[in-house]
Amino acid sequence: MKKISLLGATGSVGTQTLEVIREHADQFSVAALAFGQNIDAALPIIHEFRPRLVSVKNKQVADQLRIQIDSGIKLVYGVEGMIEVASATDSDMLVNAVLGSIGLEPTLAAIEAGKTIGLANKETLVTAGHIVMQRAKESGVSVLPIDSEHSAIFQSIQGQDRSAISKLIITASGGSFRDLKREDLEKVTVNDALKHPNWSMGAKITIDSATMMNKGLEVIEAHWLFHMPYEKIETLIHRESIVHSLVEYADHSVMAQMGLPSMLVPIQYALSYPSRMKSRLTKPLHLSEIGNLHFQKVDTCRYPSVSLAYQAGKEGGTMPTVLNAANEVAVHAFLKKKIAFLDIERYVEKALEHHQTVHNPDLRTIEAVDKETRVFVADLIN
Ligand SMILES: NC(=O)C1=CN([C@@H]2O[C@H](COP(=O)(O)OP(=O)(O)OC[C@H]3O[C@@H](n4cnc5c(N)ncnc54)[C@H](OP(=O)(O)O)[C@@H]3O)[C@@H](O)[C@H]2O)C=CC1
Ligand SMILES: CC(=O)[C@@H](O)[C@H](O)COP(=O)(O)O
Ligand SMILES: [Mn+2]
Repeated sequence: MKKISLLGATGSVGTQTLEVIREHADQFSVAALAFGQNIDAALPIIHEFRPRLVSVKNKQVADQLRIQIDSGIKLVYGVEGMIEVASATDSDMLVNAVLGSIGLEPTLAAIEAGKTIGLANKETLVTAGHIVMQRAKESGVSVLPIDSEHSAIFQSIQGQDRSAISKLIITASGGSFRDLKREDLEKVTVNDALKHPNWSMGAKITIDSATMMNKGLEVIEAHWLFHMPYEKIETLIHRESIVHSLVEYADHSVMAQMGLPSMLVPIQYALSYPSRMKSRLTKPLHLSEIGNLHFQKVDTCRYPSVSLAYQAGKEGGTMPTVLNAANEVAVHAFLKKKIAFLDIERYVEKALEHHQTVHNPDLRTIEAVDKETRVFVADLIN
């Protein structure tokens, strides 16, 4: 029985992780879980999966939840609470599906505690990839990708000569506005932005997908996960989201992983790795029904977020931290209808221009820069 600690249990990836655990209840259980404030969604989860430990966003949510759950369940809160969940003594693996760079410290705690990491929370690697991967290496801990593109790359390098990889090609749907011209983006609404053509996901990543900052974040995520220089990471628009990413080798052979768009596949693969398990929850891919697959170069004038992410990633140091923090604040403001869609990348660009890179930053510097950037962008917005 593999015992899981799950961060972000009430979210899109979190609930799908629970679906996989439910389907394979003879193999997986939930030792501990964390969520933010959605008590209505959390209560049935807690009753069904009976974790020993639960963490919530803050004391107020903890006080509300306390009277509604079994008194035998330990209840904690805040980042400290997530750290306790991530490093719970009775769990074997952390699935990190919380939203944002708040997932960094719990990830580091889980690494220190020797837990295998299943990582959906890409912001953690964007903000401090050098620290996470170095500590994982030192502790002999595996960081298994859950993000679909990175799972595809991971699956495409199994059993291969990794020194012969010449290129990673990360596919992108193009997001909600892929059929609009740039000038049409001035007046798009939050509701329109939330209509992803292929995936049903949380609000923040759906907006990231529309700006294609999601692809930018994924380039940086791939850089750290696969130790690949930015010059060898490409992005490619693929409307159907069937080819989840590709790896080109020195002999020009290209390996890809395909499947109907469902996060259940990469989640299950991370949980069962290195084995593969049957899935009754997902459907087989019939290419004859799909008919055609389309691929198209990414136009970085149309999607400047991709260029901003490459620039920040290549600059390194604290620059990706700024990229991520500025983006988190700007996307939140867009979702709250305080700024327009195109303002998201404007604010990110301003934050990057304003920042003086600190090279090889330690954790404290990362956290300070993350905070400063959030204040900087919030001040611009207000
Ligand atoms: N959704 C997807 O298909 C994919 C997502 N990812 C990545 O996975 C991560 C999660 O995405 P997604 O599932 O879409 O996000 P959701 O918004 O659906 O879920 C976020 C989860 O994080 C919890 N949370 C938010 N803030 C806090 C906090 N301060 N303390 C504790 N918990 C908190 C939420 O709790 P609550 O709602 O209860 O407040 C919720 O459980 C992101 O990094 C995303 O980029 C990667 C690939 C695909
Ligand atoms: C499912 C997943 O991994 C998302 O990151 C998804 O890839 C978003 O789609 P885009 O390709 O539109 O960014
Ligand atoms: Mn992805």
